[in-house]
Amino acid sequence: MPSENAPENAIEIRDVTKRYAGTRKAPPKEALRGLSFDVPQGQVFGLLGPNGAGKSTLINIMAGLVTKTSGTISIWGHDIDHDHRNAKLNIGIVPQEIVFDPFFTPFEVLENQGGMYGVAKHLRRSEELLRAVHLSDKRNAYARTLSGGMKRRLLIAKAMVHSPPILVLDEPTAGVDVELRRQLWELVQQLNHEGVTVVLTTHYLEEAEQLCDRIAIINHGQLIANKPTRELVGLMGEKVVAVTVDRDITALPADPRFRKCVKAGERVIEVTYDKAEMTAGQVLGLLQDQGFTVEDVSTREADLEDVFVQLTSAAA
Ligand SMILES: Nc1ncnc2c1ncn2[C@@H]1O[C@H](COP(=O)(O)OP(=O)(O)OP(=O)(O)O)[C@@H](O)[C@H]1O
Repeated sequence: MPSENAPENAIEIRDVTKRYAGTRKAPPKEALRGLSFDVPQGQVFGLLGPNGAGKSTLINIMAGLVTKTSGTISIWGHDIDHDHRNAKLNIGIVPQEIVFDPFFTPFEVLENQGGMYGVAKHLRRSEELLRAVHLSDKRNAYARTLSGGMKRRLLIAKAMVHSPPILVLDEPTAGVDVELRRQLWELVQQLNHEGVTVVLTTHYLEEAEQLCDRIAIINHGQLIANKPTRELVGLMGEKVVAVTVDRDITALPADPRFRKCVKAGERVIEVTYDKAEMTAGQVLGLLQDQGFTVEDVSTREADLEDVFVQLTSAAA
């Protein structure tokens, strides 16, 4: 857990590039193109981006599984190249893929990992960690008999055996049902309340919006946003109005002030507009002027998904 002399930034990433060498079948790939950002200490930090944006590459570099081409990364004040040991001791990484020896029990998995990190037997926290991830009753079950969700929780415990102040989770809730996702969120929040800085990648924007204090968005190996979540969501001051009309839609209404106008159902038109430029009433007025009879209306603030789509499509 974090000590009194915690650095201001848990992680500092500077000008990091990664070029995967080409093969006979595939050309070389610039997976990261000069990435720089900080992960402030004590936060839950979301790393988002479309498939192939470079998130796993970055995490794998931090985990020591992939070698970066250039740039520097400092973990809890320790450069991963020059002070590899201390950098490694200060981070716990939960990989995307579930890999365990199927014949070890959860207790043994944690004990073995503790041994690998040189944690003295009397300082090991295996029982405490099993309790924290609600797996005490599976203490002696073979890992292969655990459900997918239990395995994910065990992976989190495994990443915490050496009590690192930073926990990185690569897609922790991919393919996990809603109930279990909530449980994992609670676990992440609990660890964060205990002082652990959490970095997570996710495809669930709702998850990022709920959990993360700050969000960085990567696209094509470059940073395209890095802001407090609330600021990011409110970034464009956009609002969305969904209008149900009285007949099937053959042509969409148009106005230069509409940020976006799409067909969201047989008879539903969704218009995104900037609150500073117009009101929902004006949107409805314009629709009526263009021959649509409005039957029902609902409005919502733009959410992270709208922001994400806008940013990543603008940078495409
Ligand atoms: N070992 C590799 N060799 C060559 N190219 C790779 C390798 N690993 C990843 N890439 C490429 O680098 C780019 C970034 O991949 P990466 O897995 O980091 O993306 P990601 O953001 O984690 O995506 P996802 O959300 O799908 O996991 C992709 O174009 C990918 O095809």
